[in-house]
Amino acid sequence: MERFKVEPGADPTGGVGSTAAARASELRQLPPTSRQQQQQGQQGQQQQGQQGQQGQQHQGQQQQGPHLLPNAPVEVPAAATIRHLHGCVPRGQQFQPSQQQQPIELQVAGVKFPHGLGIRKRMEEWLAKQEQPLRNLMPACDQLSIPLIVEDGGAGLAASANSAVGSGGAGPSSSGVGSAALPAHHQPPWVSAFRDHHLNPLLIRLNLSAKLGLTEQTRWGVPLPSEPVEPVGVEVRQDSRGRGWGLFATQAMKANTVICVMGGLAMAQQPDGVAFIKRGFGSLSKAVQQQLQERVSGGSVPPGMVGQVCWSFLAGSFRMAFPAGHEHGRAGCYPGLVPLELQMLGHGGLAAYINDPRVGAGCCRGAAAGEQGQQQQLGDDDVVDTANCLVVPVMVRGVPLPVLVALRNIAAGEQLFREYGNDWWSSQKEWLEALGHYDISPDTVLHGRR
Ligand SMILES: C[S@@+](CC[C@H](N)C(=O)[O-])C[C@H]1O[C@@H](n2cnc3c(N)ncnc32)[C@H](O)[C@@H]1O
Repeated sequence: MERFKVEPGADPTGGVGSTAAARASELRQLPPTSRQQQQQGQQGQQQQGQQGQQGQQHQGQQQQGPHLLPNAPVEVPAAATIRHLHGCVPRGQQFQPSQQQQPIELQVAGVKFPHGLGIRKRMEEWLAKQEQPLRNLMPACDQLSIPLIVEDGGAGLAASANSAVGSGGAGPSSSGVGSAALPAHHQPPWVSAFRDHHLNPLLIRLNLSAKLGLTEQTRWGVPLPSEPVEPVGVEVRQDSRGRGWGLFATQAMKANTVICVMGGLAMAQQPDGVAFIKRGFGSLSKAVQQQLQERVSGGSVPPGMVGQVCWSFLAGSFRMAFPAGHEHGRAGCYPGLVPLELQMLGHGGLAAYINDPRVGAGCCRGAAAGEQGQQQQLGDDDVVDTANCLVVPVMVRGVPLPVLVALRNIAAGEQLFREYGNDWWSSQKEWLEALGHYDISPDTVLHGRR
């Protein structure tokens, strides 16, 4: 979108300031953006001079605002980069920035962080704070941490309001009994889930470090992968209770399994997320706008309204507060960082197919079905689905990643469900009603007519 700055030589490994100079060689371990991966080998030599210069320029910009405060205005990420109108983007249709477009500052495990969020700086600061070189930092204990979760020496968990959320490295050896435990009604969803489901933070950190390739000690210092960490042992199938398509396990998964990292484009919760929805359609390429027009053609939505009604529903569908629970994000899960959300539309992977367990949301049969439709859905059978997985925020070397974890043992054949949260349902409610008014089903907007 127009608000992205063109920074042709920007380099997440460059721009190392004097404070971090001592870590210069390790900073070269930071993952390159996908554009840089493309360019490596071809233009690496030629760009070195430019990168040094632009890195300094970038650092200068950061020095003006060393800490991003909640609600600080940040750049609006571009919907213009979308090629495929679903949250699960087939390989090959992912956004590949051209030389003129460089909206992504850092990409880790399929999560794209645009300039303006300050994530690269957090990573650099985290690295500069370590007293040991990366290769000596045990990934599960020293490089990864789960905000607000500390372990009391193996006997249980405590929610801490002042755990080392920004620093990483809150491992069993470094943590004690959580202090200043948050009252239950203030606890973000993952904190209660750790208690209610007896999740084991160490196992989650171990599982994630393996998924990120940080296994034996010779690999502890390798760069984080930029490529998505996709779920294995899953398939996309039609949901039988009106939720459209869903993601199903084809093999058993144990509780605490890290299923994947939710891929997508990270953005600031309020300013960017809302701007993406309100103005995103206009910034799509004509061809992609046409895709959506064709999906819903034949219905009663006036063509000029597709960009409002259908796009807003679609972009809202693949929006996820990150960490889940808006209100808690604001309470300072990531001190110094704006509360984030993830936009999977056009940027995500298989996890974008994961449905919410609630039945009778009046969603896929169209809001036009009204109350009656909802009650029919509720009475369809007696089985009550519940969430069997949860998005847990994990700080990896200072970078916040949305990690999908199994809450309990999941059997082969079960559908994966995660709670979208009341905020998500209320923000979609009116758009669902608007779709119903125009006799368009959510499924048609998501996939076209079949
Ligand atoms: C992230 S997508 C999930 C994949 C989607 N079911 C599909 O077919 O592509 C979110 C959308 O799925 C549908 N959905 C998810 N959970 C649902 C539920 N519990 N009831 C009805 N629809 C649901 C809604 O259309 C929602 O906007």
